[in-house]
Amino acid sequence: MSDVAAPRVVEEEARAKVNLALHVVGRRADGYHLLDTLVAFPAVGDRLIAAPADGLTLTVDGPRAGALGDCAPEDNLVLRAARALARSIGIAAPGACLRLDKRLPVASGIGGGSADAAAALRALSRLWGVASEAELARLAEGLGADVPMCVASRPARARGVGERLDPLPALPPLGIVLVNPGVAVATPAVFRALAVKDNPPLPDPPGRFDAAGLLAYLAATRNDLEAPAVALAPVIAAVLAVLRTDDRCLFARMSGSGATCFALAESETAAAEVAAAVSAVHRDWWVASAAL
Ligand SMILES: C[C@](O)(CO)[C@H](O)COP(=O)(O)OP(=O)(O)OC[C@H]1O[C@@H](n2ccc(N)nc2=O)[C@H](O)[C@@H]1O
Ligand SMILES: Nc1ncnc2c1ncn2[C@@H]1O[C@H](COP(=O)(O)OP(=O)(O)OP(=O)(O)O)[C@@H](O)[C@H]1O
Repeated sequence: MSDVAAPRVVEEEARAKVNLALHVVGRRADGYHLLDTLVAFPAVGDRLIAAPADGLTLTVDGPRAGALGDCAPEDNLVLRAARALARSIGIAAPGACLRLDKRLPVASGIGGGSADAAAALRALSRLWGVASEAELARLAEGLGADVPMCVASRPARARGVGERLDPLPALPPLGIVLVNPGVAVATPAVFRALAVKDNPPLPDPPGRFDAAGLLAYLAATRNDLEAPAVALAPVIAAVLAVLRTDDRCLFARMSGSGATCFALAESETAAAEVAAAVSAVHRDWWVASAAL
């Protein structure tokens, strides 16, 4: 009997990236904006499944697959990540059958494409054989500003354009609600509409966060992209108003360049209650909740 190992199927979560705070602190020579941001990765996201195969293929399904209509499969960040990894570890004819279960709204400030690319790097380095952590970080950076933080998928403070990562202490056991009103917001347009590009950095986070400490910390921070995004997509103000008038929401803000907004609640259960209440009134909004 041959001792050939059975083909493995690997699965990776591609969690949403939530910018709890986002300060724009300057500009790089190439025009990219320098950021100082606190990111969290609640258990809401896409799923990537990879199986051994001859040749590299991607199918996209799930409730948000249609939103990728104008993005050709070969331009999907999942395949771009796969090809970059194959090149870097010297696989001339890479083989994998990839399936993306697309659940996160597209172009919505929660880094869905970046999370998918990061999940592809993690899944394929399990399937094909390891690339070093440093190599994965280098590949991630080449795929997009948010991809390095999504590879780790852990709370972090990110600086530069996102590549300088410092882990954060564990976040307190709060709940989080994510709400997207169904309007895609283009990141470059929001950065262009930002009036002041050299704002003060984040205050240094404390060595440990309890709930009250995190809320007090966030109250002293901003998302500098919120005002320009609201100017481009006024419905974002309506989302924030819904969240800020719900007594169960302890804090609400927009993530990234929008239009997704988040609110923090006392527990995962309280967050689920808020999510149900928002969905009941705004049936066409995308709403999700999880532990922070
Ligand atoms: C704003 C954030 O969501 C914060 O996490 C991200 O930095 C955005 O990252 P992203 O969507 O992956 O953005 P990319 O696809 O890399 O960039 C889209 C475009 O937005 C602008 N852009 C993006 C990131 C950045 N730090 N400065 C910029 O000026 C650039 O015009 C860039 O060409
Ligand atoms: N797997 C993917 N998922 C989503 N978008 C993808 C993917 N692959 C390529 N794209 C392209 O990337 C663009 C940005 O999508 P994404 O959902 O990552 O934006 P985002 O949520 O605004 O990200 P960020 O928070 O980093 O600004 C889309 O318009 C789409 O054409």
